[in-house]
Amino acid sequence: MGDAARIDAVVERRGVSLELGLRSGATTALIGPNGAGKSTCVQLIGGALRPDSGHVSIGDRIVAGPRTLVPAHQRRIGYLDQRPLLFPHLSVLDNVAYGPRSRGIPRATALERARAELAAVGMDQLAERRPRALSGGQSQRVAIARALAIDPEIVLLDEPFAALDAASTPELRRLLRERLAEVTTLLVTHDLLDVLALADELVALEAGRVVAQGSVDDVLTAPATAFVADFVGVNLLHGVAVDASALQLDDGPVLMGVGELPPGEPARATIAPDAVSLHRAAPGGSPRNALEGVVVALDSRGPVVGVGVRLGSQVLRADLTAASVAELGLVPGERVVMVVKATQVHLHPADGSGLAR
Ligand SMILES: Nc1ncnc2c1ncn2[C@@H]1O[C@H](COP(=O)(O)OP(=O)(O)OP(=O)(O)O)[C@@H](O)[C@H]1O
Repeated sequence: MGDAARIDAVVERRGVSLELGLRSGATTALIGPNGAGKSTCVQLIGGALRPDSGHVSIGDRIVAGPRTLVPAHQRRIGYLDQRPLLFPHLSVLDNVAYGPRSRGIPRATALERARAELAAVGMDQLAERRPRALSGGQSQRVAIARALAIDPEIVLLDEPFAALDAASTPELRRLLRERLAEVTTLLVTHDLLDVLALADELVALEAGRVVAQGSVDDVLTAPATAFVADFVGVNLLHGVAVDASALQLDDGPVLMGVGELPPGEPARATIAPDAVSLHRAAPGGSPRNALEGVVVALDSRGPVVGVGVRLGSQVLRADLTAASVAELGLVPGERVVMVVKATQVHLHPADGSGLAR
């Protein structure tokens, strides 16, 4: 199926210029560093912002352009953000029935629909409660019911779990996955687990531009930028292919890996930080990559220490135990030999699938 919504728009004062589509019936996750333009996308689709040039369309209707702005209440958009704003003076049931009611649906039908949506999120027993008598997780369930009760064309999820305690998140993720299965959804998140659990498509933004878009698998297995690689938690190194399975790193050594690279073309390697070991001297005789580098940073994350090693102009992260860092006496400025098996180095052509168009 085609796109249920598209943004081809420039918002000059925000330095944002976006071209992206939301595939019909799919969930598209939007990731990017702070200020990349994620909220701007949500606002363009939601009806809170007009582009300076280009347009935003939902279905075959243009809803925003330099001289057009279909207001939010005339778009069928379900919205879920960190803290659901429920009407405090209305019962849970009336909160959910409010959307269909304000779209002209008769009261009895709207209430019936609201009851069905509440049952689907396990909240039918609490339908008569006031919002202040709900936990954060229960309020989010009501917000899901409310978003879906209007038969939305698009659902916008803006970091829906960010304000919840970790214990309620997996159950809500499961519920959202079930309830959003056929619904066109845009999900803004900073969490890889949200992407893996909920999204079909992934769009990465940086500095107001789309830097990668495609299926979740394509974008995550061939990260186009350091931000995307860091989001996945793997190292991303750039270079030029020497042959099908060897990459000359920019200003650095040659890395052997697994892949089908076109020789002479720009390419990149991804390496999981825990696939890398560090040594004082090259271990002899094994068919491994043994590359000299310099320790530039140490960063402890619980029992694991992330060691940044500079190879030429790029920095690679190796995850070591605190004990091995101590044993090796690693400090910034130290020369080390970084070892990684070729089978743990994944090589991707720079113009491969999942990259920026
Ligand atoms: N109301 C506003 N007026 C002017 N500029 C804004 C406004 N909101 C955001 N911007 C700017 O627009 C750019 C995109 O911001 P946006 O809020 O869309 O990013 P984001 O990816 O959602 O960031 P975050 O993860 O921090 O929420 C940034 O440069 C930001 O400073």
